[in-house]
Amino acid sequence: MAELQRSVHLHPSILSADFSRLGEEIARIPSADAVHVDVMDNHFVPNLTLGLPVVEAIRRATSLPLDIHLMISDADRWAPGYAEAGAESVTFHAEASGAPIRLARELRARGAQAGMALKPATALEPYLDMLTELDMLLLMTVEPGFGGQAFLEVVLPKIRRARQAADDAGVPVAVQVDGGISAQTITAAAEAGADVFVAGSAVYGADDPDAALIALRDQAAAAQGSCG
Ligand SMILES: O=C(CO)[C@H](O)[C@H](O)COP(=O)(O)O
Ligand SMILES: [Fe+2]
Repeated sequence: MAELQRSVHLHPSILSADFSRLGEEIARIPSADAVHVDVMDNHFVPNLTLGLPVVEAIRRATSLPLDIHLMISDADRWAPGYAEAGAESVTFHAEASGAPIRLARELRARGAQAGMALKPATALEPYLDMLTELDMLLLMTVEPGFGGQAFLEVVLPKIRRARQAADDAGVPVAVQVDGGISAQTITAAAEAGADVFVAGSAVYGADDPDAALIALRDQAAAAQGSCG
């Protein structure tokens, strides 16, 4: 099958931004394709960040699309509220949903793109027959919970299998990677077939976050072009 022409999207994670001035921090990344917001509940993951009221405030503070990554238990109960808050995409963890197909349909019905995330050790294959229900599949490249961790190369074959399965089935699902994405790792992730890249410390740790995200996106696009 001919290689599909794909675009590259770079979503900076505000997990590495200064939470005391989030509006200003988001204003430093005007070239971002979306703002990645990590919601953690200190239950699904051993860390606590922010919830719906802060997402609603971020929605008012920027016109950039919001990409919500829910690392929370009982996603079936809580995820729809983030779609109602005006997020462009809401991604729940498969490990935290009792009814992922129903939840994905509910997110779409509420006007958001439906995303589903898998931890590094969660198998892809049981979920391949629901790719048509998803706008985005997030393959975690670190254990969820913290920024600044090292990229797990062991996830690369899963990225390849996801991209292959989506292309073979003709399903236009985006494959997002999140965790440890940097100038050292983004080429491998792009060559494996990822097309949406989350980067926290590699963007907000730079002197010029907007220049950093543009450079990462260019690097991913070059890698994608070279393996087409
Ligand atoms: O979901 C996440 C952690 O669970 C974050 O989005 C991710 O870690 C981004 O940070 P970095 O690019 O520094 O790894
Ligand atoms: Fe994330």
